[in-house]
Amino acid sequence: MLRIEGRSRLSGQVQISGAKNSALAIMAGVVLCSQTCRLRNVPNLVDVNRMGQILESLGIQLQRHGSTLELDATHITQGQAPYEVVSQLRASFFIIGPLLARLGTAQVPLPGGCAIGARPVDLHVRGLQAMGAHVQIEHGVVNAYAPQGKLKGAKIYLDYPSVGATETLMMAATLAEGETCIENAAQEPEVIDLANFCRSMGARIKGAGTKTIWIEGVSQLHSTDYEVIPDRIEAGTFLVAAAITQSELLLNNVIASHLIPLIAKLEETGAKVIKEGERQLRLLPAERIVATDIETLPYPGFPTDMQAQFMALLTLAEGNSMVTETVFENRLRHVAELQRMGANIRVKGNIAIVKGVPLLSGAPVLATDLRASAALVLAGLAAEGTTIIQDLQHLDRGYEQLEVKLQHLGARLTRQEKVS
Ligand SMILES: CC(=O)N[C@H]1[C@@H](OP(=O)(O)OP(=O)(O)OC[C@H]2O[C@@H](n3ccc(=O)[nH]c3=O)[C@H](O)[C@@H]2O)O[C@H](CO)[C@@H](O)[C@@H]1O
Ligand SMILES: C=C(OP(=O)(O)O)C(=O)O
Repeated sequence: MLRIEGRSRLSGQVQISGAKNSALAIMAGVVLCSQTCRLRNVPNLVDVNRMGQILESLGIQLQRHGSTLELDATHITQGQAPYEVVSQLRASFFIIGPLLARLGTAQVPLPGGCAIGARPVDLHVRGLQAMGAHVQIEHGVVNAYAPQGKLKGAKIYLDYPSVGATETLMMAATLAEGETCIENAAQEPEVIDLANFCRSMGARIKGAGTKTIWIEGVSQLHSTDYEVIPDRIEAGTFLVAAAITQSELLLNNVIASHLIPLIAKLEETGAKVIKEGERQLRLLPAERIVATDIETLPYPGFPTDMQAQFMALLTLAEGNSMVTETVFENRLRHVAELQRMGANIRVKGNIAIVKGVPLLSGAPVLATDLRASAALVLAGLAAEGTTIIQDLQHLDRGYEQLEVKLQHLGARLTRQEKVS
């Protein structure tokens, strides 16, 4: 559990790690390469380690030196991913695309990840079927094979710009026969990062970062040395940590253009976000936090992965804010925990109305998912008294040394073994 003594100001600077969601997709992409890959700026996270275990189970050799991963995918010995690990993270499913493209066969259990909605994989499956794959879901496992061992380029329209489906299909198409066009593709920076990684191995991809992505299949991809982009959600979490504790903070290793919706909304609450050096952002806090509305949307809209943290900030704003979650159908579970801390929030469907209060009070709370955990940490930093957060396994999936980074900034928080 995490014990937080609230109401301390933060100060100084913090280094943002590599992006979890980029690193995980790119690790899946390593399956496409029949040589070795070096990945830099890979965060040391439970999810990344789990993805590493999946790759190792397929025969890929993996070594970590600090934030660099060396992966040798010359020999893939099997196309079957282990249930025990796949069931724990969403991104593990994305290997179905590269496995099918490389081996012509894949058996991947239905994935896990944060419990924030039903999270089906129908868009991934339909796209692979459009590329000629035969797919059957039996006993919780997606079995897919490509006749004659090769996927075929296709025109694919996604009903929703799913990040994972765009990534799965883009990877699959890099080694398919002919051209693939993905319409209504996700435009997230992590999709662009994955495309850049694939291009660095010789893939032919155009349009990543727009709604239409073209991929011309090649017969083989080669070795690469690639640096993962900084984590925009970790950066956003630290910006909100500064805003909620009314502290000035400098963030290093951030790409400001990936944070446009968040910065705009932070400025509506009265904070100032200033671009300093290359890849640096400084937050100057508001004297009083002003209420504002947010609605989560696919990129470049406000990120669903920042909704919980931003809601924590709005609990202390002057006035009423409306938070609308449109991406996932069950991503407001942090509301009940914030209420324990004195927040005044009413929920109707996918909308939360937050009536700002002058002060939160520390309380024992339960972290229900990754970003909900981060929101509770932020609320605990601002609250009066002690907050105790249970169930840290979610936090460790997605934040590299969050409490150590916060301690360096002056926060008073410690991790403790659970006392039974
Ligand atoms: C590992 C990773 O990168 N995770 C991110 C990724 O998740 P993930 O790739 O799972 O998110 P998607 O963009 O696919 O999901 C968005 C919506 O589409 C629905 N959907 C998705 C696929 C599908 O086949 N059918 C379907 O209906 C989902 O249930 C959800 O309601 O993007 C999300 C949206 O930005 C982020 O919150 C996650 O942090
Ligand atoms: C929802 C998230 O992760 P995952 O898709 O891995 O569950 C997240 O990073 O906020």
